[in-house]
Amino acid sequence: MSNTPDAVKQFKRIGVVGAGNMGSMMAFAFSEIGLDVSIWDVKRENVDSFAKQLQQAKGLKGEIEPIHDVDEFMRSLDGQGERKLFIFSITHGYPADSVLSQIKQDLKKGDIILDGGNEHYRNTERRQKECEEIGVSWIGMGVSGGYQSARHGPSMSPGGDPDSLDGVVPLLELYAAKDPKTGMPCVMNMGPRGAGHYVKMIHNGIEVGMMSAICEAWSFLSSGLGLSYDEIGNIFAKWNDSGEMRTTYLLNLAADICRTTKSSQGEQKGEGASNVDGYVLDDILDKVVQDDDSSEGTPTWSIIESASRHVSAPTLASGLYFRIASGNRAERLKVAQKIGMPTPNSVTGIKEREAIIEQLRRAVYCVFLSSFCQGLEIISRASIEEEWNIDLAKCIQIWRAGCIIQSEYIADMFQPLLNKEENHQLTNMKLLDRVAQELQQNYAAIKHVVATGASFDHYLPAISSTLEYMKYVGGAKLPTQFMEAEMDYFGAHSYNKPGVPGEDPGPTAKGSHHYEWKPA
Ligand SMILES: NC(=O)C1=CN([C@@H]2O[C@H](COP(=O)(O)OP(=O)(O)OC[C@H]3O[C@@H](n4cnc5c(N)ncnc54)[C@H](OP(=O)(O)O)[C@@H]3O)[C@@H](O)[C@H]2O)C=CC1
Ligand SMILES: O=C(CO)[C@H](O)[C@H](O)COP(=O)(O)O
Repeated sequence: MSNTPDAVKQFKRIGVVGAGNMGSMMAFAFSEIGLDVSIWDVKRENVDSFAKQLQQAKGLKGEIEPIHDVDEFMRSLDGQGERKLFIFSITHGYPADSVLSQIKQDLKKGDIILDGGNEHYRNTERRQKECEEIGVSWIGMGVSGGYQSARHGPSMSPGGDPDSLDGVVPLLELYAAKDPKTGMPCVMNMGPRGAGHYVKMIHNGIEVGMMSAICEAWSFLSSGLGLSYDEIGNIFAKWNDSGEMRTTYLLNLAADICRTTKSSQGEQKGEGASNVDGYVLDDILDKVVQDDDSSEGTPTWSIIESASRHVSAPTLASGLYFRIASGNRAERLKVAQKIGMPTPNSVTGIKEREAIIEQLRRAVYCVFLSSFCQGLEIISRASIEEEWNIDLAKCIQIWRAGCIIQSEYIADMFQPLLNKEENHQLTNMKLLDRVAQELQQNYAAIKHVVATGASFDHYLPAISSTLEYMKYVGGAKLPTQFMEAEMDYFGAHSYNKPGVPGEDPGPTAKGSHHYEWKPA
């Protein structure tokens, strides 16, 4: 026990609620850092399946006790550390309320609940208030990196009561992924109330923009340029090796996906078993249903937030709407019969294939960079309005390892800039010279990709909306002048005038002029 870190000694045992993909892996990881673990799940089968995995587990330090009964679970945590510590890893929404109501009578002043699910920040704030009344601290904590990181060290964004966070962050630091450059743990106090879950929600919004660009690039390379999956895997690996997209977790994964072939046995559970050569990717249908079945809410909430905080986030929105359209395949196929849209064609007339691949690389980078700009801007606006005081440089720091959107070059660019005092409340990332330069330098490439892709009927939702975004967020004279005129015509909404001091550019406020276009 003498080598046991104080952070572990203080809590001794953790109660994991939820033995699903994430909760199970967390249980093993917490045991590995020396905590005893009680794990309970509402569903008996989940506990049994975890107990089977436990039999095979190696390298554990703390004892792990899978428990079926919630009262027994609560008793197992009594009289252990100075205060009881829980981590919830369950579906967002009602489940956490339901579990809280089942355990509430056994909670004591000082106990801490880390909600590691992808929860809406307003639900988190509501539970924080409810728990405060009994002296219990509810910490809304984003956990990122999927089940592999949950096992070996995720990126975490906890937010809530600062004293409780001071108590628990040292323990989370032992668990968190470590930044390979500095060794710093990818977990930090994000701020009070719902700040932690807010940061995770936006992380997932950025994730969707980035994933959309990668799947659009894959399709362009495959059906547009006729490259094999192995060749595409090599291209993604090369993009991930150096340059603006170096060490991007999602590209690393993309390369792996392109190279994964079926085998006679398949993987451990037999998935991907086939006696005919082929790629696992070809076994996967084009439906992304997380939004339709509400099993995940974070990307949808990100877009709702972008609109209500007045941040233009078309890259994130396009990625989300793309996958929403994909989800209801049955309906989509019916529409396909009626609308008869062309499918992506082979791109012809290209003189140099390498050149278009390089332009595609730059276009994908524009999407990644724009996704980060949009996401950081939403966080920044919310932080100011909610008085969370979120440090954007800390967001970048915790996204350096363990999480899905990790991207070394982008982090290296943003972090020092966001660390500067003058940028602490920056709400527009394109005002950073370096960011503006990078977008500007890659404009010709993304424009070419969109023009070429559109001529050959390729799917480019995130890439094309990013091109438009780049054009209009820095446009000195937008056609919205006409929109403003129409609004004044039908609604007497009034307008500002060009060249008039105090109006041009003036504040973001309604003008005083109205033209009586057509008297009523
Ligand atoms: N998978 C991932 O990559 C990541 C997931 N997350 C988040 O972590 C959480 C867990 O995800 P994951 O492990 O993947 O999901 P799983 O579906 O594997 O696990 C969800 C767990 O929640 C339980 N649950 C559902 N309804 C209730 C209820 N009413 N009362 C109590 N428990 C309930 C489920 O039980 P049952 O089987 O009965 O439904 C299950 O044990 C989610 O909030 C998810 O958004 C966060 C980061 C990454
Ligand atoms: O949180 C995650 C990663 O960061 C989870 O993988 C989550 O399931 C992703 O789903 P969605 O894109 O619907 O949020």
